[in-house]
Amino acid sequence: SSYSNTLRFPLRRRSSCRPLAVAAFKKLSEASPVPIPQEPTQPLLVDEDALPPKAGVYGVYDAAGELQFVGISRNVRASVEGHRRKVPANLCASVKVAVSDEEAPDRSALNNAWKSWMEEHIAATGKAPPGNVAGNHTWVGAPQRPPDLRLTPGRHVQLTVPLEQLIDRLVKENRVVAFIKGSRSAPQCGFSQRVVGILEAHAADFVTVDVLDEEHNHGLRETLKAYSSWPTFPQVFVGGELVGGCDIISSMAERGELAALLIQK
Ligand SMILES: N[C@@H](CCC(=O)N[C@@H](CS)C(=O)NCC(=O)O)C(=O)O
Ligand code: FES
Repeated sequence: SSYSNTLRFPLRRRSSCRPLAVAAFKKLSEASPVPIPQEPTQPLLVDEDALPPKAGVYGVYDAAGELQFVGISRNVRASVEGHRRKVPANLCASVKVAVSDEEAPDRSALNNAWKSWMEEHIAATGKAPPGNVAGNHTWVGAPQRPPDLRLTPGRHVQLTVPLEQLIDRLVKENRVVAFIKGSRSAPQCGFSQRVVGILEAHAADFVTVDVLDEEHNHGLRETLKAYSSWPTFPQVFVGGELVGGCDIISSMAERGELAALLIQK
């Protein structure tokens, strides 16, 4: 559907042979709102019947009664407690919940409940709750990015193997490696920034190595050029092989070839 790209939880296509999980959850419109006490440092004075420590789907409403976020959780009560501590109090005024009758519903039952609440809300208002839109980190923290890899612990450590061998190991042990100028979170050059952006947009599992980090990757900038026979950065390796730099990665992304390459095992 057209809105799936903008949501934090992509709506997955169900394979036609698997039966629909039986909906054991109330609809959004059938659940009644439970007020959330506004003082986040105080204990949550809502009884467990209204807000159970059970698996389910929940929707948090702001003080104006607008649905802000729909989430699923193994413990709805604990999740609401967490939001109440982290999110501004006016965004967290009441909550609707639907828990499962089952002790431990499977993930797909929870996902289906989430999807049905989202669809119900979108059908009624024409838009997703703001907290469920990609890039909004009010309700769900920013995804944790793996740190930039380093070839050595620092310049004080004498290398016992040649740098080429460290490069070789690194590109063989990590399926997708981008050698860039700067760090993943702060690339120091537009070409590197572009490649990081493209890989992230593909939700690729990749690591980065900063060729400008003279403390931890001393000599990498020149040694890598010889190793790969490629004179510039960024350099993206997949499965131990150089795929290319910014131009190549960009045109592969435009032609849809990059997605295919990245998902291969
Ligand atoms: N056309 C190149 C653009 C990258 C580029 O020109 N990189 C330069 C400037 S960042 C570079 O790495 N020069 C060699 C060096 O700085 O050691 C690509 O597709 O990746
Ligand atoms: S650092 Fe100047 S173009 Fe990349």
